[in-house]
Amino acid sequence: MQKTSDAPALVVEAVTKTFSSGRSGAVVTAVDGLSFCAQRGEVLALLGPNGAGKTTTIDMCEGFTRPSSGRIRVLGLDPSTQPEALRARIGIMLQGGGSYSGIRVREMLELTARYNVDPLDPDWLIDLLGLRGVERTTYRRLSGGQQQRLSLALALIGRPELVFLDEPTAGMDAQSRIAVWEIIGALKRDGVTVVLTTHLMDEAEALADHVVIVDHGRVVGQGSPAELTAREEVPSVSILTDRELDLVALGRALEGRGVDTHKARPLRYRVSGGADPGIVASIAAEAQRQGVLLRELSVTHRTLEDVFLDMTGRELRS
Ligand SMILES: Nc1ncnc2c1ncn2[C@@H]1O[C@H](COP(=O)(O)OP(=O)(O)OP(=O)(O)O)[C@@H](O)[C@H]1O
Repeated sequence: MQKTSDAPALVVEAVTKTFSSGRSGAVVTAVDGLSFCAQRGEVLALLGPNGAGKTTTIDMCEGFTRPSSGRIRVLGLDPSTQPEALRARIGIMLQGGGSYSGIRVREMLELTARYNVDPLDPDWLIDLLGLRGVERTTYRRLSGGQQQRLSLALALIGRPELVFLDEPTAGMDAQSRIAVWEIIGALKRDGVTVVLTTHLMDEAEALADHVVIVDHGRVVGQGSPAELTAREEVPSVSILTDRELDLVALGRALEGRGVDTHKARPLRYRVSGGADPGIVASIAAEAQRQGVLLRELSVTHRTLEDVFLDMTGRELRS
């Protein structure tokens, strides 16, 4: 028999969730046969474009929404039928903050501590999350980033075995982001399982042991960041410039070499289909001709963002 501790911390198996939407009653399939696992003590990042089904999936794992079909187990428990037993063992960082608007930071932490058997010290959390200067401030007067940090403190106060973090650093300044990344690293070292959603590819690349890319409610790719970014058959060149590059002219300069040029995002371009010294020299020469400085040039190093855009497309989602 398998020991409980060897079982994955989170199992999502063939899960589907449909909503009937608006007055027309049209059926929206938010999650469409999703399957993935998070092992104990690992950081799992759920990535996907807007509307891909990430929040719906997390809501079902937390027991706030029931799946239409399929099976979810969190720490061996069914979130739909055992939500109280589960919530005693997990931490939830809610996107909206999860606090009463008139309550002060310290009061909210002390109140939450009282609901836990062996809570962390609110004072320690106030320092850890840089909330000392606002401990007497009411929730509604906090900045968005401070609300996020309080929300993370509330998720951690009960010493959870697993934490769900829905876009944990959304709206945070660079200092707060680094602090949160360090906290996530410390949780992992303590053996806590972390399941997070994010739109920040560098966040997923820096933190996650396992990445699950979701689109239209389905898994379109998964693996470690290293596995996902290593899967490239044809070499390519990625460049970062100090100003806009004329891509049509670059395309002309590379004509006959069997490569495609495209803009990955502002000032970041990609020449795919081949990479040899001649192609690199032509790119540099064309940039020089246009008076454009190449700030970075790398060969065949796909980032998680490249993988994500290849798997989910470049069109804007409604
Ligand atoms: N309660 C609901 N009623 C109807 N449709 C819903 C409901 N909740 C979510 N949806 C729809 O399900 C789909 C998935 O939404 P979800 O919020 O899970 O996506 P997401 O990946 O978290 O997106 P984002 O990155 O924008 O937060 C969307 O089309 C959304 O409009």
